[in-house]
Parts: sequence; structure tokens; C-alpha cells
Amino acid sequence: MLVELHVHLDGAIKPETILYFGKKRGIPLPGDTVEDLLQHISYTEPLTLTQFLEKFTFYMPAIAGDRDAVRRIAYEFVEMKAKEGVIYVEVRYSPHLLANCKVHPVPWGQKEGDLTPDEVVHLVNQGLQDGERDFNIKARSILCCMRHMPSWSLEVVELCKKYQNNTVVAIDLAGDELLVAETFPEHRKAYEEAERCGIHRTCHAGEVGSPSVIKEAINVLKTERIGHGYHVLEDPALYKELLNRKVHFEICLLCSVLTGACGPDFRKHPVIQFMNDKANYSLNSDGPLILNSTIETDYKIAKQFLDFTEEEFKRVNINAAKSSFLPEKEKKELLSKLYEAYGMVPNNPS
Ligand SMILES: O=c1[nH]cnc2c1ncn2[C@@H]1O[C@H](CO)[C@@H](O)[C@H]1O
Repeated sequence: MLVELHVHLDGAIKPETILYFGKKRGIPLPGDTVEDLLQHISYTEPLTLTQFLEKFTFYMPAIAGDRDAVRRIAYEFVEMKAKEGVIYVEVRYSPHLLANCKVHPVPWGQKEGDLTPDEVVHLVNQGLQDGERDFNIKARSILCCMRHMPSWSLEVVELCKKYQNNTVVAIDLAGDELLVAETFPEHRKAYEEAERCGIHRTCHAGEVGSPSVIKEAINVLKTERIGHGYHVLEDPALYKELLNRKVHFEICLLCSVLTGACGPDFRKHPVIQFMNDKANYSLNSDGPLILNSTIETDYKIAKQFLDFTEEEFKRVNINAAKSSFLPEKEKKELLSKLYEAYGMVPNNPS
């Protein structure tokens, strides 16, 4: 029984669905069988984060701008997670990157159409809620600002407000820290507004970027969780502070190696330090389509290379539940389910 907090909807699409919509819409793809397509999209040897992010360009044109496709990827995502044994998931995406109207520039070289970022959120919500009903798990969403597109950020926070608790629980800042580490004023304003309106905040920081990006995410963006954050270890004082404050790190093991964020030897992975220090972290899949993985792959890596015990497995998932962006009452219900499944009698269930 798992809790997952960091996975990108547009990085978790079934290849069959990409092929279906590519064909239906006459949009060229780099392959016309699952194997062919995966040869271009997914990979197994480390690249850079920039190269990882380029993989989206191969298949997003088949999905973006199509109402059925957007609703369907959200629905199938929930189905996929239910099969993996996830009982609560927070899935993130950029509404702008799935739209083709009222978005500048229109992404993926699409022609201007009539699907707005606002309607994208509505469609994803429908897919997630249909999935929740059919597969009996809980799914919430996080809307991403993109580092290189500050002009979208204020609309992202407005969408968070409009759809608050209608699956949307938080704002995120994703994209390439290697190319744009800068936190533009628009991102700051969006996070300020999120805080003011009680919208939770997470932020990609210190994945490939320096500890100063993490510092800024905490101090300026007032983020509650850190997406990745491996490079925090390069600033021991900051690391100590975040440990004391029990800040949650959303760790994505396989992703961290395949994006070159961390070295190729899992036995030297920063998460070992997190484990030894009893840090507050979770294990997550990030972009399973591109990484050709499932959440189970990440747990297998942890067991095989990190001496990850059953105890740690429970602790990590309980920490994930505690650090989830659910309202308190629902968080308690989620925790109770985990305690029961893990055969634990909590001292303090909250
Ligand atoms: O590991 C990552 N680091 C930073 N950005 C990412 C990562 N994975 C995906 N995205 C970016 O987030 C967008 C919204 O889901 C994706 O389209 C991709 O550009």
C-alpha cells in the first residue's frame, strides 16, 4: 500500500494512448508500434535533465489540444496507479502545456485551437474523478508553473484558486533548472498568492540546481515540500535546518540517475544520507513513461542498492501521507488506512 506525491501526468501516459491519438488526429510520431515509440521516448542510460525534458516533444503533440485525450490520460493514470498499489496520489502537470488556446506561445508547434488551460484543468479533474470512482483510490492534482514561462504563472495560481479542492491541492514550479535557475518575479507573485489563499506549495529545486535554489524555494516561495532536492547535501547548514524543520523531500530515485541529477551509482545516492538521518522523504516515479518504469521500480532499486528495510518502507509512506496536501481529516483517514495495512498501532495517529 503506497502513497505517491511526485509524478507528472504528462510523463505517465500509456504509449498505446499516444499511438491512438496520434493516428486519430493525423499527428506524426517517431514510431507506430509501442516498441518503436518507446525506443524514441524512453531510455535507460543517464542523460541530462535537458535531454530528459526534450523527450516530451516526441509525444505531447498527439495529446495536447484534444479534449478526449486529456480526459483519458487522467483516467488511465488513476487506473495505472491503482494497479501499482497506490492508494493516494498527487499528480502534477502544466495546464498550459496541454492547451492550444489562450496560451502563448501555443506549445509543441500546435496550430491555435479552442482548448484553454482552464478547460484542461476541468477535463483532467473529470478524468481523475471518474478514475477515483472506478478504481477506488484517491487522486489529487498539483498545477505546475514552468521555470522558463513566467508569464503563465499568475494564471496557474488563479486556476489553483478556481479548482481548489476540486482535485487541485497545490502549486509547483517545474522545468529546467539547468537552463533557468532564476525565480522570476511572476513565480514569486504566484507563490505569494497561493500562500495567501491557503493553496499548498511544492517546488522543483536542487534536482540539478545548487542548494541556493532550494534556499530560495523555502525562504522566498515559502514552499512546504521540495521536489527532488538532492543537492541540499552540498550545503550542510541548510540541510541541517531543513532536517530540523522536517521539510519533506520528494525523492525520485530512477529519475535522479537518468537525468544526471545524481551520479550513476545508487550505492552512493544522497537518499542514503536522508535514510540515515531519518529525514522526511518519499519515493516517487516522476516520469514513468520516459523512464520505462513504475513506482515499483523505485522501491526495487531502494531494496537492491540502499539496504531499504520494511521498516523504512513503512516510515517513508507514513511520512508521505503526513506531508500530503490533503485536509487534516482526510489525512487522518489516509494514515489510519496505512497503519492498519502495516499492522501498526500508532502512538500518535496525527
Ligand atoms: O524531473 C523533472 N524536473 C523538472 N521538470 C520536470 C521533470 N519532469 C517533468 N518535468 C516538467 O514538468 C512538466 C509538467 O508536468 C513537464 O511537461 C516537464 O516539462
